[in-house]
Amino acid sequence: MAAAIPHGTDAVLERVLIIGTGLIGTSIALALRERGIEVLLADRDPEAARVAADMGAGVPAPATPDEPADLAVLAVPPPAVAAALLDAQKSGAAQVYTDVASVKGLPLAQAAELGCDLAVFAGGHPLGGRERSGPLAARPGLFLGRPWVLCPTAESTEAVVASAAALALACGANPVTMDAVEHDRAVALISHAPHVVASAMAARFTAGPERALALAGQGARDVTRIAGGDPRLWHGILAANAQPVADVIDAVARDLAAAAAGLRAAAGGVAAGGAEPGGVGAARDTLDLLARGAAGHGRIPGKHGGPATRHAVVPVLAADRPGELALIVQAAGVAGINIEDVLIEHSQGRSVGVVELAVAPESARRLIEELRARGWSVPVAPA
Ligand SMILES: NC(=O)c1ccc[n+]([C@@H]2O[C@H](COP(=O)([O-])OP(=O)(O)OC[C@H]3O[C@@H](n4cnc5c(N)ncnc54)[C@H](O)[C@@H]3O)[C@@H](O)[C@H]2O)c1
Ligand SMILES: O=C(O)C(=O)C[C@]1(C(=O)O)C=C[C@@H](O)C=C1
Repeated sequence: MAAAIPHGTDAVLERVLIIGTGLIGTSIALALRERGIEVLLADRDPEAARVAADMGAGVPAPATPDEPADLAVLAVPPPAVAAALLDAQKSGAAQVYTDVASVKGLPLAQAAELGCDLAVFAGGHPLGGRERSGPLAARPGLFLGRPWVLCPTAESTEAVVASAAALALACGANPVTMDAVEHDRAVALISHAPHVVASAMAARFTAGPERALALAGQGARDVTRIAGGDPRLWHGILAANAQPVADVIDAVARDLAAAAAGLRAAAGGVAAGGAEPGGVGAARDTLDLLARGAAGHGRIPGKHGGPATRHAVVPVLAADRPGELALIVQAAGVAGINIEDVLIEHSQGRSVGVVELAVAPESARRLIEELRARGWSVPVAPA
């Protein structure tokens, strides 16, 4: 069972060592620096550590630590975690150790096998990230409001867990504890299998005609965004969580095969000039998958991890000129309406785009009226 950790911990973080200054390590470092915490940076690639330091994420760690940091964060790929932990512990780098790997069970088993001191280790996994790698992609706000799973070992002391929780809180995330098995099954469902599905779809684009790809809109982009991630990093993640991911992919594959069969039958019916393309069964199977998809999507919690919310989306035709977006947002502000999300759809070769404002459903009508009163075209009928 996952357990929320109450806000605030007694742990004090004054000096944190980041080992692995890529996307996640540097994002954590930047968040810690914003809180005035001293950050030391280490990476097996000196250039990555230098770039992170140049970005203001901290200072390069000395080759041999003068005194142990309060906490060392292993922000390296999953297959590298155990060896990096052993090395850091051998050099007395820190009092407490945590990691951020996307899979928890295998790195922990490997660390135990290597003889790491697991009493001073509590694994972690921030559920925030991007499809880009390296320090230049880092953002201090990457983990704001996101869950950060802590997987203490059987030996981790309370003080060690409190330090790992303090790190999550310092990054603006919400720490929750889970055991490694539950965590790995959960992320197989909500992160690892979705990555494979996105890659399978995006792989279709390699053979697609350029004229077709030129038409790609937000749907294609949304479904395949994460497929842009580093294949080597993701291969390591998937290999370390192989069985749970394979189970989810199998279930997805069954749904896809049934959908293809249903659509093929429907196509056959149309070709034969049938009044009811493909028969009732095929149509019902496809509709059932779409309905289950909509229901599953509706179960994803809304922002700040609260219950799933459905926002109303208000589209505004916006001219492509400086300050336009600011004026639209200002109009919402004047009407006292909180904007939950903004999406900008550029229309190729035209000087207008569509700005989609996601707002609470009860605010939509007022926002539409406010925007129309100020001269914008809002192409929806107020609900
Ligand atoms: N990318 C994401 O969205 C995301 C989100 C949450 C957690 N994670 C996890 O965070 C970890 C880092 O991922 P990332 O996206 O920052 O990758 P990244 O490629 O941006 O950075 C990894 C860094 O680790 C360094 N490194 C590798 N082996 C090392 C070693 N033995 N010692 C020191 N440095 C070493 C690399 O040189 C690189 O700079 C992974 O375990 C990943 O599973 C990733
Ligand atoms: O948003 C993204 O780009 C991510 O891939 C982030 C994401 C995820 O699947 O949610 C990816 C891997 C991590 O282990 C945690 C977060």
